[in-house]
Amino acid sequence: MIIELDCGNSFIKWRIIDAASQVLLSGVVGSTEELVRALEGARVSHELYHCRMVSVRSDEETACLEQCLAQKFGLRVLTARPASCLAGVRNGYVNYESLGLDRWMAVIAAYHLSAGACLVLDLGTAVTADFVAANGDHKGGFICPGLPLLRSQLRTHTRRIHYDAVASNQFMAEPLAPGRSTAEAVERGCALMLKGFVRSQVELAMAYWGDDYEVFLTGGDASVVADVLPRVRVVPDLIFIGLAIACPISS
Ligand SMILES: Nc1ncnc2c1ncn2[C@@H]1O[C@H](COP(=O)(O)OP(=O)(O)OP(=O)(O)O)[C@@H](O)[C@H]1O
Ligand SMILES: CC(C)(CO)[C@@H](O)C(=O)NCCC(=O)O
Ligand SMILES: [K+]
Repeated sequence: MIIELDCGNSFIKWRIIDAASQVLLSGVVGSTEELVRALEGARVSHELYHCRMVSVRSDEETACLEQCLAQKFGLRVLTARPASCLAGVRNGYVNYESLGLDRWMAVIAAYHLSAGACLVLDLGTAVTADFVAANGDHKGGFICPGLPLLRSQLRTHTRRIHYDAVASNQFMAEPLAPGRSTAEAVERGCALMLKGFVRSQVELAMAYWGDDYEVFLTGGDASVVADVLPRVRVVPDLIFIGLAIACPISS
């Protein structure tokens, strides 16, 4: 069995797959301790041999997590590393090491799946857009705050914006109607910002490639913008698909 870890800024997404890449177990945790508990549970029914991980956390935090997995489970963790070129994609950053590894994994996966030009959108703590041309040239991308950051900035920097944490999709029945409470106004306002952001990415992709490209959408808040993206491919495990290409495990 292979353990796969996508260590984002707010959450760690984990899953266990078999040699045929079938997903046996998966989950989302908020801390290393929670991850250890989840894997201790999984170990009861699955033998944990291999582990691969992509992390956007600091080198220290990432090393700490690796050590913890080695100690508790005897795992040697393969970690995704920056590269200037991988699986036919050329990293477009001036300093290729600076490109977030989650973005790099998503771009590798999208190009693998499309074999053509693609726009890759990831809606997590931050929102990112990346552009890959049909020849594999990554042109770079854009980063902006994601829904959790937009909300918390408003809460933190205003005196009177406060409302109970509630399922935000409760406000999305009529997403375009002006909000009639603080919660509605903020939730719909932030969702509209992200919809506007992704629309502008589509405009740019069309300016580059006309209709000859694919849009890939991933991340915890993908559903917030999916309706403004015609012919989008929603791929929740896009980063894991890239991770398997970056860190192959021969069995
Ligand atoms: N099962 C879930 N657990 C946690 N968050 C979820 C879940 N499903 C959807 N979300 C939403 O996903 C968002 C977090 O996105 P995601 O998990 O993709 O990224 P992240 O780990 O926070 O950060 P990063 O972008 O660095 O990967 C939150 O706004 C949250 O509301
Ligand atoms: C932008 C995030 C936070 C998105 O998860 C991550 O990809 C990251 O930390 N990137 C490093 C900066 C960059 O990609 O330019
Ligand atoms: K992510």
